[in-house]
Amino acid sequence: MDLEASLEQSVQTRIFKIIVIGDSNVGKTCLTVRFCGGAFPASTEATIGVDFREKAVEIEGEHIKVQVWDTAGQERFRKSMVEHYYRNVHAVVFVYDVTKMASFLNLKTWIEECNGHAVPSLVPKVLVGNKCDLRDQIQVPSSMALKFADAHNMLLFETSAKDPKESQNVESIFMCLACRLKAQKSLLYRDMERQQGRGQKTQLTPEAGHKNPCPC
Ligand SMILES: Nc1nc2c(ncn2[C@@H]2O[C@H](COP(=O)(O)OP(=O)(O)OP(=O)(O)O)[C@@H](O)[C@H]2O)c(=O)[nH]1
Ligand SMILES: [Mg+2]
Repeated sequence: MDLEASLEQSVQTRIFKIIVIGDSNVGKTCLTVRFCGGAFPASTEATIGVDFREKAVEIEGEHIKVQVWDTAGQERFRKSMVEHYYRNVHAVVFVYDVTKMASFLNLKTWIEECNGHAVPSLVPKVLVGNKCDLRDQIQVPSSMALKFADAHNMLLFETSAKDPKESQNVESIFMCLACRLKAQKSLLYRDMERQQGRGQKTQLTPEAGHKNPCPC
């Protein structure tokens, strides 16, 4: 690619900010690491503030940067950051643990927090039930989750960050949102320089022409 084409591409690369929200320990970090090309982490520590991860994807010939904000579930590690999470957010992923009913019941609180930050209704939101590999420990039936998702106008994904066979499904969560966002013409093109959270921890993954696994 010549310099002009490369500059043109970097100026016109749209960045989609997607935040991942939910109780501590539901697997937000593991899901985002999985999406951004990593293996399931052997061990994780509670996220403090936010960790940024990015993945370059191609949708219908357009290069897009999906910037995932892996937020902290523990109140003491998130309270100073909450305003930043919701500022100019493009999409929200609410995560619960299918083996912990409390994490599902708490979704109400997370949705209230999101609404309290004036996130426009146009901003797409999805629900993710994680840890489906723990089949004999499931506390949240799919039917209950589906009803909740329908009531809140969200798509439901039940998946596992751990099970490698589910990695395509994890990818679908974010690609589905990216496809929807791409279709929303109202989003402005953003120069990479202007991206939020500049200078903070970012895990970059190699550029790749990812096939679009969006099930929408
Ligand atoms: N069995 C199973 N365990 C998982 C899965 N995803 C995450 N875990 C485990 O759940 C624990 C918490 O995972 P994290 O990704 O750190 O949770 P988190 O939501 O980021 O937690 P905070 O950063 O505190 O908000 C870890 O021990 C993970 O190994 C999964 O899909 N299946
Ligand atoms: Mg975490």
